[in-house]
Amino acid sequence: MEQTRAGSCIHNGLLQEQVLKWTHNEGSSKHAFPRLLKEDIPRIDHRVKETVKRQLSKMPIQGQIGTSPCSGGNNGRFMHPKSVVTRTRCKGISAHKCSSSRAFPRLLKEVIPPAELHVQEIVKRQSQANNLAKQDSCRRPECSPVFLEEAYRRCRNICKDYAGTYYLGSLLMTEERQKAIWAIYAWGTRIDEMVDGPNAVYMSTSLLDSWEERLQDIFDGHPYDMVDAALTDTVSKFCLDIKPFKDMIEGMRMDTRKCRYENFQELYLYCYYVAGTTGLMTVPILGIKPESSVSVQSIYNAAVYFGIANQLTNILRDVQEDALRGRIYLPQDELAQFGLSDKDVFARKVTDNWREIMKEQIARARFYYNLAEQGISHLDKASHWPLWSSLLLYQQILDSIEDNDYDNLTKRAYVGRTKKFLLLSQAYRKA
Ligand SMILES: CC(C)=CCC/C(C)=C/CC/C(C)=C/CC/C(C)=C/COP(=O)(O)OP(=O)(O)O
Repeated sequence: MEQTRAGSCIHNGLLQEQVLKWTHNEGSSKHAFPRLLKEDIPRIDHRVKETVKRQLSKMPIQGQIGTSPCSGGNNGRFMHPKSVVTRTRCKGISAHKCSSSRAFPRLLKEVIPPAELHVQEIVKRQSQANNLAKQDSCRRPECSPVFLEEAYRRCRNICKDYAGTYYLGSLLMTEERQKAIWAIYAWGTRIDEMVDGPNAVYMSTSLLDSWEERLQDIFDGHPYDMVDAALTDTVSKFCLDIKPFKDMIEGMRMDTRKCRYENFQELYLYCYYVAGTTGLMTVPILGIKPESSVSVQSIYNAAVYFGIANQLTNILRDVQEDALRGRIYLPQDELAQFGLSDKDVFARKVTDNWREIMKEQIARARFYYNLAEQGISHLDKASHWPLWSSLLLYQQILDSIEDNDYDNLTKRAYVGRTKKFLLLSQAYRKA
């Protein structure tokens, strides 16, 4: 099987009758869930489900195999996406399901963002759409190879400049996959820079609306500039669905509206929007192992958890930097439970209470990394090393905060070069 045939990988995975009994209820004690969450964690399963369904419905049905990688070979042994989705419904890893059976952390009290119905409606609409028409949308636009090469080179540079760790992971991937990863990253970063960068004051909802229109153009095969062109090529090559991209823009909207998060429910949704979506975009690129015995939904869930864990980590690493921009991502109710407030964050004083809340936050991020880990082995073999590497590198940031005695108010957690290389070889052994 060709590694680029992400779609066929997914379908092959689904051909397996067995269904996942993913083990997050049996996680090692090292990763037992921290004290913070009491009852439940927010549900975004419906969002992930929608993406999986949409993604699958873009794949060809039997006898309609085209020439693009996304509609790849497999000797015509595709199943109809609809039947696939039905059979795999609700199987697999889901963090909120494990809440009752684990010692869930203390902090989380409320339940579920109310977006479920909205998303369910989209799922319904999508499942009614015509598969042939969707196959058309996977056709690759004509584009000169030289132009595309330059477009991807620009994306690579953006990724290298803005996301060192992510870039390092991408270097371990096959060429086609790394290019796709760079294109997605470059697209997201350009928008993120408008929200977070030096020109953030000029950011407005209407500007984000116009980027959303431009996103549609990218998916329709009408890129506006080179970075867009790379993404157009990527979405057609890997048959990516637009929904997670739109959700990411929604996350940016949220960032322009909000600079405080009342509770973990709110923060979780934000993390899904700005980082979990990257996981959803990336699974078709990484490819699912043909012999995977778990549901596709579970694998997408794990990918979302990876993004969430990464975002929680970045929030802990960047507390001070964010505070300087007037932003505090730590849930307000959790700060209060530890006798802390915004004032303490701005005062940059590392107290025992601060250390205690940091321990809980770190434990929570590790919990999500642990969930993400369980998805890696179900991806195409060539994606294991890059993913283990990113996972270990990101987790090392948490270790580094601990090594700094939880001082992320005056110090920035950092992973040195030597450590990075050691982690790459550790990741290689795990892969
Ligand atoms: C586990 C399974 C099944 C799939 C994984 C699917 C993937 C690759 C998900 C990626 C999720 C993720 C880590 C999203 C965040 C991406 C990102 C660009 C983060 C920022 O990059 P850093 O390298 O942390 O940047 P810094 O330079 O700020 O450190």
